[in-house]
Amino acid sequence: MKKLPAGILIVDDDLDILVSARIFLKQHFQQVSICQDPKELHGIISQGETDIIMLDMNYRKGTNDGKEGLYWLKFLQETDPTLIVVLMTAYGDVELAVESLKSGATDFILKPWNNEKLLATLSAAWKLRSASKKLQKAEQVQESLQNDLLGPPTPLSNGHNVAMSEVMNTIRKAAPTDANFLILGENGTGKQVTAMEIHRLSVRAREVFIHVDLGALHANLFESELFGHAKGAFTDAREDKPGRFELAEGGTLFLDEIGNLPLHLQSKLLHALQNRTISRVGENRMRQVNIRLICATNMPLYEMVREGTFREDLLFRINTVELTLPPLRERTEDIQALADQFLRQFNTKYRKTLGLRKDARDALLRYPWPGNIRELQHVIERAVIMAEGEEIQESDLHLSSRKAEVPAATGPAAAMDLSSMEQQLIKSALEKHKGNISKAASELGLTRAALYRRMEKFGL
Ligand SMILES: Nc1ncnc2c1ncn2[C@@H]1O[C@H](COP(=O)(O)OP(=O)(O)OP(=O)(O)O)[C@@H](O)[C@H]1O
Repeated sequence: MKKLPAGILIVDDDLDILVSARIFLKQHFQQVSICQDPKELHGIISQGETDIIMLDMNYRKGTNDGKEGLYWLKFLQETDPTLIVVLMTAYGDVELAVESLKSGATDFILKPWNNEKLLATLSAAWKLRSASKKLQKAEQVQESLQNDLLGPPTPLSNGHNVAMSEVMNTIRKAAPTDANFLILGENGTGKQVTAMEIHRLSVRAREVFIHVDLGALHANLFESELFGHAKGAFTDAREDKPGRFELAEGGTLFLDEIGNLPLHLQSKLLHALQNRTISRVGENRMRQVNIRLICATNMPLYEMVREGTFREDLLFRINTVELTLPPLRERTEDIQALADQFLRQFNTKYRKTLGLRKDARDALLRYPWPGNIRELQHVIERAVIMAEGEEIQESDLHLSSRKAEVPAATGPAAAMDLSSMEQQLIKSALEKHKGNISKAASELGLTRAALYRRMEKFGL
C-alpha cells in the first residue's frame, strides 16, 4: 500500500508505546518521529515537517488529570494553529475528551488502541490537514493574483485640482465604511482606478476585488454572469456555476458601465441589494451574499431615470456615496504631473531616458483630451516609442492630427456637444484604420470593448 505523505509526531513518556506506535505507523505514513519529552516540541515542530501530532495527556508518574496534555495542546495551538493534534490517554475520561476537543484537538484516542482504529483516526486527520494546506495555498495564490490584478496603487490626485481633491477627501472618509459608491465620469477619467483605490482603503482590502464590465458583456450573458446559473438552466449551462456576486463574497464587486444593465435585471439587482440574497438562474434557492458594491458609468443616469430607462429606486440604492470624476480638460493643472508620471513609466518600460520639451508640454495643455487620462497615457507611450532625439517634441505627440479630427470647437464649447464630437472622432478613426477596431481603439485611447460600446451607441 502507498504510504500517505504525512509527517506524524508521537509524543509520550512511555518508550514502549513510542516504539510500537512508530513500527506500526511507519508502514502507512512517510515520516514518523517520536518524542519522549514535550519540552522538545518547540524545536521539533519548528523544523516544519510535522503535520499531525499524537499527544499523550499525562507525563508525570501518578498523574492522570490530563492537565499537562491540555497545557501542551494550548502551546501547540499558539505556536502553529494549522497543526492537527490527536490526543491520547489511557483513561477513558469522557469529560477530558470533550474538554480537549473544545480546546482545539481534532480527535481523541484511548490507550491501548486498536491499530485499525488508530490508522482510521490518523488517515482522517491527514485528510483534514491536506485540505487545510490546499486552502492555505489557494489563499496565498489568490492574494498574489489579487495584488497583480490591482497593481501598485495609482496616486489619484496630486492635490492641484480642487474637484479631484474633494473626490479624494470623500474616498478617504467613506471607503472604510461599507457604503455603496457610484462613480460618474467620461471614459478614461479613471473610474476603475478609483474603484480599486476605494477597495484598497476598505476593510475588505485583503479580500477579492471582482470587476464586471457590463459594457463588454453580451446582454444575454448579464444575468448568468452576475448571478450564476444551475446546470441545465439554458442550453450551454453544462454545470452549476457561481456568478460574480458569489465570487465577490467578502470582498468588493465593481459593476462597470452600470448604465448598460437592462431594466429587468435592474430589478433583480435591486432585490439582491435590498435583501442581500441572490438566486442563480434556473434555481429557486436564495443564497446569502456579503459584498461591497461599487458602480461606475459614463452614461447620464439621472437623465435615464427621467426617460424611464434606469430605475430611480436602484439609483438611490447604488449612489449612497457619489463621485464625479472631472474630465482632463477641466483639470489642466494636473496634466504636467500626469504626463511626467507616464513618461517615467514608459521610459522604464522601453529603456529610454527621454525628456519632454517645452513646446510639447505647452501642446499637452492646449489639447482638449476627449479620451481623458487614457488618451494622455497612449499619446505619451507612442511618443516615447517613436521619438528620435533626447527629448519628446510637439511633433512626436501627433496632437494636431488628432485635433483635426475633432469637429468645430475645442475647450469648454466642445463639452456642449460632446456626443457628436465623440461620434465624429470614432467615425474618423474607423475610416482611417479601415475598420480595424484595435488600431482605432488605440488611436482613440479606448479599450476595444469601450469602442464597441460606443459604435453600438452611435449605430456605427
Ligand atoms: N490618476 C491617474 N494616474 C495615472 N493613471 C491613471 C489615473 N487615472 C487613470 N489612469 C490610467 O488611465 C487609464 C484609464 O483609467 P480607467 O480605466 O480607470 O478609466 P475609466 O474611467 O474606468 O475608463 P472607461 O470608462 O473607458 O472604462 C488606465 O490606464 C489608468 O491606469
